Amino acid sequence: MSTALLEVSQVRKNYGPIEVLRGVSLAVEPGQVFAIIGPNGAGKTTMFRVMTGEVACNGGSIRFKGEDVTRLSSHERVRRGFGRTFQVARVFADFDVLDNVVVAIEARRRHTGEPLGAWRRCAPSPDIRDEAMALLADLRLAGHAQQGARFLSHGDKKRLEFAIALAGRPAILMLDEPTAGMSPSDRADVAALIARMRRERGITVVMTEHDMDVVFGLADRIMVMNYGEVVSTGSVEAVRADPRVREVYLGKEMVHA
Ligand SMILES: Nc1ncnc2c1ncn2[C@@H]1O[C@H](COP(=O)(O)OP(=O)(O)OP(=O)(O)O)[C@@H](O)[C@H]1O
Repeated sequence: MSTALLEVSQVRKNYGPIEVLRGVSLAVEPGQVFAIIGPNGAGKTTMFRVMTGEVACNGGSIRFKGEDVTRLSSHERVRRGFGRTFQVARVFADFDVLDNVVVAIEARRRHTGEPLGAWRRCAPSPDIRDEAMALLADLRLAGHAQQGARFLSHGDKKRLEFAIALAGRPAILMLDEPTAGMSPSDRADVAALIARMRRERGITVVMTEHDMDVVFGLADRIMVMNYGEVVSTGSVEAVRADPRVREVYLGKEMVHA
């Protein structure tokens, strides 16, 4: 019996005649940070979207907490414990920061049957507000609670997206290039945040990421893809030492990393 939280077996995906995923398998254990890397066009994003349920695969299976979720929509996977962030942070730009998190907490409570409490004079119940403020404080956003989300900096928007995802109390957090388009200091900040979430909340993370410093600093396990296939899966050390990986990245930064 597998102990994996997420188990993907022999996933295939075609776009017309083009085989983008050619039988990709992986297993993510609870508490792990699992990174998917590979050159442009390797199939990372497609693989990621197949796991989150945004793209239907043509073959293979996906099991989450022992249940077959292959045919479930992304919405149904969220209900079962998937959390997600996007390459470009998705927040409710017209809401203030606090309300972004309040809405996410309410959505979770509605699904789980937890009490919602009554809104009082256009304000959420104190209970939900407290939970939202605690999350914002944890993500160093408490000072921005009343600010419109559209006015946040790039790094703070990413933090808010994390807060929204965490409000759902996910069993697994799927991060699509969490440091994409960020300055080096924002990147280091997000990497530190992921490390802390994992340490303090024991959260399981699957991420695609181009920044090798981020990947090598965070991942317990790395899967390297090329042309829709798995080239290598293992620890940071094992993957870095694998000559097949070096070949894939020949002339790229990993050779010198
Ligand atoms: N909707 C689509 N229709 C047709 N082809 C697609 C589609 N999405 C992706 N592809 C192709 O599938 C292949 C894998 O793309 P994918 O975006 O998964 O790679 P990637 O490893 O995430 O690349 P990058 O690092 O550049 O984001 C590419 O050749 C891409 O052109």
